[in-house]
Amino acid sequence: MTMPLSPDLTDALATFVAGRSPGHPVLVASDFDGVLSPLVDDPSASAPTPEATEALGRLATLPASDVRLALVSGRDLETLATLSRAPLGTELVGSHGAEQGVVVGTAGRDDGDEPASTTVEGHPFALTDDERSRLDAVRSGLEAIAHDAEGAWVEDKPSAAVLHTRRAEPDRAARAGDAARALGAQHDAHTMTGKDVVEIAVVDTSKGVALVRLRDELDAAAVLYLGDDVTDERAFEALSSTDVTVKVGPGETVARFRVDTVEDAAAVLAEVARLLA
Ligand SMILES: O=P(O)(O)OC[C@H]1O[C@H](O[C@H]2O[C@H](CO)[C@@H](O)[C@H](O)[C@H]2O)[C@H](O)[C@@H](O)[C@@H]1O
Repeated sequence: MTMPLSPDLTDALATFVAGRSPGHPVLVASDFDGVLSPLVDDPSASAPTPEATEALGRLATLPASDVRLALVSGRDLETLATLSRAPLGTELVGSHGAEQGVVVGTAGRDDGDEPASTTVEGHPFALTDDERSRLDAVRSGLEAIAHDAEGAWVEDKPSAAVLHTRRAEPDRAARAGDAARALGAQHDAHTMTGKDVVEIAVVDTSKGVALVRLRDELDAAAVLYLGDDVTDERAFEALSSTDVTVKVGPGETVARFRVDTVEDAAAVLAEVARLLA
């Protein structure tokens, strides 16, 4: 069920939108899993809610001089583009900031028989030989850990490997998570703990670094960012008090505002689209 937005958040969104000026659009940015898309056991089955898709679509039709749209995710860029079905012109930040691109083409969206396809123009991304060999070692180590924890499995990304424990029994999941974090330290890698995941990356980045970079590239007047996970705290921390930060769901946060559900998150995006129309 969608709850009405709090008066404080509604006021903050109105102030946010009013802050745009010629050459300085507002930047509306969101996390994907747990914000636009409900969390599910199988990450390949994630999909944005119809309300989120509708709100993103409306934002994307507004003049780029007023608003720019971005998804900032731990997903790798290609998977983010495919699953999010982000509209044309959306800036995509993948792998927690290691990858970046923009949606330059969409096809097959209105034809039920055709798979949807999204074309992304991205900045080139490549690992060094040292990073590649450390990633191979991390991946093998995580595979061994997952093998000993029934229900756990490993997701591959261009710059990281991720141990998923959502389907493992809680004690086993906790032990596997501890072993994964120890593995990350052993390989001098960057370990991030998220919702039933431990991600070990060989590239040092964060959603905060990526979001500030994007804000500067776009000369944005202010940023709205919605996130649900521990890794989103880096984005909330990197923004300023004039930006609007929204935590989705429970858990400690430094965000200025909180909403409860993915439906409420879509309502925030819809309200921004309404204010800008
Ligand atoms: O930054 P995000 O867009 O929130 O991506 C974070 C991670 O999302 C995926 O894992 C999470 O969602 C899965 C599907 O709902 C769920 O099964 C898993 O437990 C969640 O942690 C994705 O698989 C990771 O690679 C992303 O880093």
